[in-house]
Amino acid sequence: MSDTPSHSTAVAVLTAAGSGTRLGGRGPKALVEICGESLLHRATRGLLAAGVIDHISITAPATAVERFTAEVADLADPGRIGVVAGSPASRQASVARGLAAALRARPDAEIVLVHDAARALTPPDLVRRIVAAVRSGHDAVVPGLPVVDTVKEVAVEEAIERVVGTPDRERLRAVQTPQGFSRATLEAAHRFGAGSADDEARSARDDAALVEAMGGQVAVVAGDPLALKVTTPLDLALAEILARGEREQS
Ligand SMILES: Nc1ccn([C@@H]2O[C@H](COP(=O)(O)OP(=O)(O)OP(=O)(O)O)[C@@H](O)[C@H]2O)c(=O)n1
Ligand SMILES: C[C@](O)(CO)[C@H](O)COP(=O)(O)O
Repeated sequence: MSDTPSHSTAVAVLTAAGSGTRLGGRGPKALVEICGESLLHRATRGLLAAGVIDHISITAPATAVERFTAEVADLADPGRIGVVAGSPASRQASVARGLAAALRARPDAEIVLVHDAARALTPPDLVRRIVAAVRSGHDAVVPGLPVVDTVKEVAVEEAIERVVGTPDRERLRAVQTPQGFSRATLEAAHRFGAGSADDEARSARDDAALVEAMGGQVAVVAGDPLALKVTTPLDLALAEILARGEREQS
């Protein structure tokens, strides 16, 4: 636990450099639209709407930095949002680049959120909950939801998957973003894990895993089903329905 003052500057790294292979992979996934708005625009708008983020650093595919900059230009002054080239190697490597850019833009930052553009429908209230939890003294905070399926651990033996265990579902959480950190903790975690960032297979699945690996504590707060990650065509169809429902209500 650390003491992060209530007026402390908070920045966000918004990861958007992925290619969307599982979605079908025609161009950057962050530019795919739900209800006529790109995932990137929607996710950036959600972070800003929370009213607690001072600067957003977006990771884009290296060939799309200008395109991504134009995509979010209507949302805030140029100084409030920066776009940098992420890494094709792994999400972890992209976050490291986004983090460096965010801290160059706001050297006074004391809180850093890491968020997936693919979780475009994330309610602003969840963003506020994460920042509040870091402000209250937690060095690393993730949103989590109970797991509804029974999860099996498997091992591959002679090309056949065999079950080797059934973890107690009550003790499992499906973890989302935004994940929030004290600046010192996230910087230390990325330094600790830097050796595996360029190897997708060995890289960390999320930023909290880097904190865990260096022996840090990670707190879980209630997640939100609307923070679902658009990964497959089914997720995209669901996100479209949810966004349409929201538009009809407003
Ligand atoms: N090298 C990478 C890989 C992923 N991401 C970002 O990390 C988030 C989570 O990744 P995921 O949803 O898996 O996106 P993709 O990597 O695009 O999907 P896929 O694995 O299907 O290609 C996304 O917002 C994605 O843009 C990133 O910035 N850099
Ligand atoms: C960070 C994350 O969204 C937490 O659930 C997830 O680990 C990203 O995984 P992906 O395979 O890179 O989409």
